[in-house]
Amino acid sequence: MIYYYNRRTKESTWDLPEGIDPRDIKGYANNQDPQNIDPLEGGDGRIRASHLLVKHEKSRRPSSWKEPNITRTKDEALALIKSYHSRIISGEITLGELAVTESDCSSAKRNGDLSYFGRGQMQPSFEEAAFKLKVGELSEPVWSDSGVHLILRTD
Ligand SMILES: N=C(N)NCCC[C@H](NC(=O)[C@@H]1CCC/C1=C/[C@H](COP(=O)(O)O)NC=O)C(N)=O
Repeated sequence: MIYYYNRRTKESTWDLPEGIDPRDIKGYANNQDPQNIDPLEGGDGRIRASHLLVKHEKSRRPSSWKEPNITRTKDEALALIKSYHSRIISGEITLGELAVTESDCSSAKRNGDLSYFGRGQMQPSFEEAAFKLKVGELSEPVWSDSGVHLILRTD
């Protein structure tokens, strides 16, 4: 028997809750107990996030709309991203506002918005960090092959 527990509402049930597709529930096919449905992923397993990316000389593509040939070192990229992190958590500026001028990703044009994505779409380190965030939460600096990111989960 499969037992469902909704971490947000603290409800438990033996029946598949309304609107949840069994395929989205990890372990469903293997009949493992207990099944935790993470309602925060809206049931369809996708989340929405924005990010600010600072690339460096060893990025998988050391070029961006901002800078055709990116030569900063990883340490310099980290120092930059940490300064951005401080400014955002102090309330001086939002990630979206800062991404417009500072992000080395083309999503800068959309305030860093990556729209909705599911597992398997982003690089593993980015996906792992993003799916751990609660809605509205800002990540610490996250490394991927692209560079170093700040991630804000928005849905
Ligand atoms: N589904 C959406 N919205 N787009 C496809 C994303 C593809 C995905 N991209 C990433 O994982 C990097 C890290 C997180 C965001 C992201 C953006 C990269 C960063 O820049 P780049 O290293 O490519 O030059 N630019 C676009 O892809 C991937 N599997 O490579």
